[in-house]
Amino acid sequence: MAQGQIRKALSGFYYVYSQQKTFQTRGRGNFRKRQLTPLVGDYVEFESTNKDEGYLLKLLPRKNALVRPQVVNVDQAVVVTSCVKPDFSSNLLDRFLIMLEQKNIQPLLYFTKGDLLAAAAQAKIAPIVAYYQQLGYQTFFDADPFAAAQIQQLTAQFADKLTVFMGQSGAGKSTLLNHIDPELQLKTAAVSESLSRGKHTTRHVELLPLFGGLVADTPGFSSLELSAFELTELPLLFPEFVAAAPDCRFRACQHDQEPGCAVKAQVESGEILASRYENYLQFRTEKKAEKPKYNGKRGKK
Ligand SMILES: Nc1nc2c(ncn2[C@@H]2O[C@H](COP(=O)(O)OP(=O)(O)OP(=O)(O)O)[C@@H](O)[C@H]2O)c(=O)[nH]1
Ligand SMILES: [Zn+2]
Repeated sequence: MAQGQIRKALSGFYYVYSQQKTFQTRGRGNFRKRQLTPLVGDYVEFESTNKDEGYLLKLLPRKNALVRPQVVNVDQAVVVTSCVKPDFSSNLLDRFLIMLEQKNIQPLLYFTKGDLLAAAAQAKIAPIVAYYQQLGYQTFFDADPFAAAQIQQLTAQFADKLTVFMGQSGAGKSTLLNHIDPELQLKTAAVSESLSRGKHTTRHVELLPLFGGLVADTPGFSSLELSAFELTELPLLFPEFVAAAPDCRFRACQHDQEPGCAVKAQVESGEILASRYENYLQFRTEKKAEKPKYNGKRGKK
């Protein structure tokens, strides 16, 4: 029996990388019976007599799982955010960040289309970027978004980690990945507009060894529903709220209507970015409006 990691799944085969080799394996029937789907990124136990015929025996516990791209055991995510076209959205960015915080995935913030920004717009976004940087998120914000130096700074972060790319449609994920590895030749919007089939033809995620780490070759929008956690967990997904919370009057302060709230005080003083707090309140409202999960009993109408 050997251990390895699934780097690709295709047509019922799982390609397991183990000791510098790739083994083509299948799931034993017991995976299907137990409704366990092995996913790219899974650490597995398997047996094989040669590289083309092997069987998965067991999935080892997962650290986390993403839906799009469908990859598990992710260490970090490059959140590709455009400054314009589509316009910068702090709400969308914060949504990505709390989803990643919740899954224990380190976000790296990569801002695109800085080259299309007028000076006034650039001056507006720069302090926002600086704010996220000061929170502890590494940011990439260059007037030349794909300058070699910045790409190098990014790829220097890949060693020993599993990295995925995510962001809004049109943000520039494929463009960025193509700069990182020109061999990927991912179709970008400008190219796909001329193709009748569009760019969203099926691609299978594959983990590529790049810059000493693994990179998922298919970027995704990922699922940004807030249902994966409890309402009371939401304030814990904002690092600056966590830092301020010990000074709130109430230990379980939700930083909403409570008196003596240190988070609100810091929003008023400008220490906490107003948009972060507005987005927090909006996510809170959204979470409260979620239908309670089905618990086996029918609630009274
Ligand atoms: N000027 C400029 N154009 C960019 C930049 N980044 C991406 N683009 C262009 O924006 C368009 C969309 O880029 P893509 O890389 O296809 O975006 P994507 O995030 O992969 O989009 P989806 O596949 O729809 O999710 C393309 O025409 C790119 O050439 C940038 O930093 N500056
Ligand atoms: Zn508070």
